[in-house]
Amino acid sequence: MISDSQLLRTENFWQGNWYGATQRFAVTNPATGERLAEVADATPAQAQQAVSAAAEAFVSWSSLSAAERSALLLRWHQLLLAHQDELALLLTLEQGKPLAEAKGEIVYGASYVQWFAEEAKRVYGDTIPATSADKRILVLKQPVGVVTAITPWNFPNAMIVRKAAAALAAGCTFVVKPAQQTPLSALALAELALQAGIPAGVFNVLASSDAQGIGAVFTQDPRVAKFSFTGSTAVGKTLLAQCAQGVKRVSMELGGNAPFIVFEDADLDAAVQGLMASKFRNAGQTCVCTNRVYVQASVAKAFSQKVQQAVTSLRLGNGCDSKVDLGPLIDDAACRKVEALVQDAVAAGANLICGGQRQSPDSLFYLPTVLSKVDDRMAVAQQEIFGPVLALQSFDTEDEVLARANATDYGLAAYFYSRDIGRIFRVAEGLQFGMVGVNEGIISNAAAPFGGVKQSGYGREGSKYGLDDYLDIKYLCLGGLG
Ligand SMILES: NC(=O)c1ccc[n+]([C@@H]2O[C@H](COP(=O)([O-])OP(=O)(O)OC[C@H]3O[C@@H](n4cnc5c(N)ncnc54)[C@H](O)[C@@H]3O)[C@@H](O)[C@H]2O)c1
Ligand SMILES: O=C[C@H](O)CS(=O)(=O)O
Repeated sequence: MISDSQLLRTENFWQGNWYGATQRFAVTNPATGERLAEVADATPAQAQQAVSAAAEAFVSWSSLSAAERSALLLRWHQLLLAHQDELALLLTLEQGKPLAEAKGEIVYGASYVQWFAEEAKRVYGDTIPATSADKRILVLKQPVGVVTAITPWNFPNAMIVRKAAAALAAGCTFVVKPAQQTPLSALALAELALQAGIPAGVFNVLASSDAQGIGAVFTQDPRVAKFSFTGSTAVGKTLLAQCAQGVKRVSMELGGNAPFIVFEDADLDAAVQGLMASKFRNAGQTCVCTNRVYVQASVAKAFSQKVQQAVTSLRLGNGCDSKVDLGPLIDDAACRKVEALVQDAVAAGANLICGGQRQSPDSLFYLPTVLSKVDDRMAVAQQEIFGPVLALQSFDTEDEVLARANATDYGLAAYFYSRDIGRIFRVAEGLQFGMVGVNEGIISNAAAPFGGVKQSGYGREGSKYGLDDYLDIKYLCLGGLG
């Protein structure tokens, strides 16, 4: 039972303390509709208090040595792994993904904490040959200061720690508003940060139904140095504009429209396996899910038959059932969006091979769906589906499919399968995306720079580049040394 969980927290956390609110909002299980908890509904005034706590804590936190910050992050990492099962259960109950995926998310999120605990000790500066003998040029890297963040519901643990770990490692302090649908995972992270000994005011969490009000504080409070957002491109644009007023540092991890290209020289079985992983993870609710499938005409029929066989074997149900592959969508609005995209595609001439409706009229379970004879003019090929719908198209030539794959405002992830080394380099270099999977459908990991181009945002999370988003470069010119 969730009420037995030691990590079930329903009050907000800042300055090392838990705070209630005059209002509360309900958190429900998308698989059952069951009310899981009533969470304190943070206000903009409380967001300002949390920013004050972060600003106060920044002085001491940034003064710690990198080794001291690293040790505290590693303790947090250990606690995340020690509580993996409990964290995963909270995550599945509030978000819906199968428990196995939720456990994977906890390990994935914790890997960023471990990664940046190590990177904290590698924030290097420079000495640069001066233009005259009486001068010395030094370059320092210093933490930007207070970081605020807003994160989505689809990875309620990993999207927070992927930011917080880098921010804290750099010496910044951090205040996050999780998605209203999934606050419990975020508040559990705060509990474990507290247990890890991370000082008061360094890591702060405010759950709220007033996203706009909290967002106004996070993007416009003059004490905030940087704002980091993960979510839809539409909301990202709004928040980016709000940050412009104070010329804040910004990272944007936004929407995607990933092409998945299967060339005739591909290993078709490997391509099917990669497509299933990329398309149906989290019931298709990830920013890097395959959104468009392009199969070279000469292998289109064989590939489509293999895909249909794989999709019809998927099991849809409550994520707490270990036999389930796909959980529910997050809410009714998400279901209605997917229904509209499928109906629009069929009306425009696509073939519905399987699925195409909810498991039952009022449920949030949407059947795994395959559409064929899709074309690029359809909304299902132009919009982020964010559901378990696989849209098949065919193509003839490499140049044609590269042009079609790039014909989108998004630029997050892309995938293709080929065993021709010349083609691999031509296509990998020609795809206008931040991340490209070559003969691989799952590409996210802490060692790699995660992020997009075009309207999928900017900044990178993870990798040796991930700290740059939280550091300022300072140039020292030492004169009079002649
Ligand atoms: N690029 C990435 O790393 C990445 C990762 C996960 C999800 N996403 C994207 O996120 C989207 C799905 O998540 P979502 O539905 O939660 O996205 P969303 O943009 O609707 O919401 C994201 C967050 O923004 C908040 N928010 C919404 N409107 C706001 C406003 N006006 N002011 C302040 N905050 C506001 C929400 O409460 C939530 O916490 C998809 O587009 C997906 O591609 C991107
Ligand atoms: O939804 C977006 C996440 O970033 C997906 S991943 O787990 O990082 O690949």
